[in-house]
Amino acid sequence: ACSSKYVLSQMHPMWQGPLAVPGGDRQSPIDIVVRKSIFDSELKPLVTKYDPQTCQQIWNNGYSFLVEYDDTTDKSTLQGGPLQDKFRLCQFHFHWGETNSWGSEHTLDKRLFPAELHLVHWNSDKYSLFEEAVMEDNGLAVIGVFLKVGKRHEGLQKLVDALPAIRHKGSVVEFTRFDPGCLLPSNTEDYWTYHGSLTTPPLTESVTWIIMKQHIEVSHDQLAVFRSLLFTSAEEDVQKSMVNNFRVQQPLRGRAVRSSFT
Ligand SMILES: NS(=O)(=O)c1cc(F)cc(F)c1
Ligand SMILES: [Zn+2]
Repeated sequence: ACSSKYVLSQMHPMWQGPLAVPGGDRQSPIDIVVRKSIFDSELKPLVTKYDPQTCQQIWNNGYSFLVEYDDTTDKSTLQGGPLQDKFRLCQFHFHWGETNSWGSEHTLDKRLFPAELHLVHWNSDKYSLFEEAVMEDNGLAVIGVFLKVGKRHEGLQKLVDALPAIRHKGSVVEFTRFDPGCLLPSNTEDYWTYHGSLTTPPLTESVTWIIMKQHIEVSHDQLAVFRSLLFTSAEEDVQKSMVNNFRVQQPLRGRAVRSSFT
């Protein structure tokens, strides 16, 4: 699995404060000003090849819940799009709010969505481990998908049903045969892309972000189960609901946001 310890040790809901990032001029998330994005005809459609058999576990890391994949082979990969290399899927997770009015990390013309899915991949052409790739400027590729509240997402339900078993920080359960492709929108040709960072500590500037133009829909009840998770472990006496686990938008610092569509 992709260094979940790495993610666990770095994430904490209270860190949103003044954490100084040395020379942070490509931080994430950002507001995507749609009319300022630049169409690039060289941008290709995404090519995802996900093998559900590589799905291993789902766990609560105290900031979100992660579905982790076996990334010891190139069985679940992302290529194409803005990418020159092949990237291996290591995990996906979400960010969400306490209400449906906010929760996403990226915004479109300042518009907030109730939640955002992140599918995290690392460059397996250049590196042999996630931990190495996360330190390099073209090490990671993260697909971001906005969630809207509407009809129930049938594919998501298997994941929602597993959440009560991982209510507390640190809990893990086996989770197999889940195809993350079912969480992608039908249109994966239209996206924005820019160079940014992890949105949680260590905030390393190693991510090629690919933000899908088309959102997916989940039901109000499905999202409510996300909010039933806890930031806190079973031992702690004050239980805190896992909500608002998103970072605030960061300065663009002159970066270009390219679009694959006009
Ligand atoms: N939220 S994010 O996708 O930028 C992300 C991915 C990751 F693999 C580790 C992190 F700490 C944060
Ligand atoms: Zn994320």
